[in-house]
Amino acid sequence: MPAVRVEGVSVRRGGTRVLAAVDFEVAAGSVLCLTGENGSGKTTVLRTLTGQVSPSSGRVLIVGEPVDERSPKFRRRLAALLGSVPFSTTMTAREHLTAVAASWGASVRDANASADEVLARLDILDLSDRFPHELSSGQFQLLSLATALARPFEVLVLDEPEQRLDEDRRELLARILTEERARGAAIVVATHSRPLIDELGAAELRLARSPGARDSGMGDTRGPGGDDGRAAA
Ligand SMILES: Nc1ncnc2c1ncn2[C@@H]1O[C@H](COP(=O)(O)OP(=O)(O)OP(=O)(O)O)[C@@H](O)[C@H]1O
Repeated sequence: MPAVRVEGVSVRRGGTRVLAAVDFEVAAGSVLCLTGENGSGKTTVLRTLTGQVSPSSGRVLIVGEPVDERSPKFRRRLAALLGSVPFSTTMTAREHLTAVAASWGASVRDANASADEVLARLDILDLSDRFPHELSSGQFQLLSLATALARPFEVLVLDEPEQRLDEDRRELLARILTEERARGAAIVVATHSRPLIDELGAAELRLARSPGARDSGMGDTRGPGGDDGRAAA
């Protein structure tokens, strides 16, 4: 059973089709990169995985079960970095990550250790005691990524995780995602970064912008194996 299965998923918003039907699967221990021009629907696809957007047609299965963002079982399986993280201005970087780990059941001691581990992994341990507003934009992005990595998941969903990162940090991100893939995670990444895709050696599904008028078929969506809009990773 694939960790992520997307079957004929299309989305309409405000009477307009913003995503043409798309199909793909992501197995445990693999990465799929969604690419395509601005507005082609990458974030929309990711939101159907998290439950923030309901498909107008088709269905999404996460580890064989429908998306249910209210279900603790579903939420434990899927971590996402989609949009901005609502950080507190009165909690440090370490305190945020400790709170995330504790909210998933870690003891205070384990949550503290987990926070330091993820800070070190992202090479921002020296920033542990900073408030979020005391970080540079790239450092803030690393802390945002840390909130997703500090909690359990089988499926990791990331929207343009490379944004604001310099080349060294992007390579670090690729190494971390490669480690998570080796651990067995299924990872879906929307990205504009060709270097990141290459560093991950990931399968790619390129979405084509979907004028609302086109209501059938796969449009110009291409998978790594061809032009039929299907992909597997
Ligand atoms: N809340 C909304 N209401 C109506 N249309 C929306 C809404 N959110 C997004 N869209 C439209 O859906 C389409 C796909 O947007 P989406 O954010 O998924 O694209 P994207 O591929 O992630 O783009 P980018 O590369 O710019 O991040 C766009 O045409 C966008 O204008």
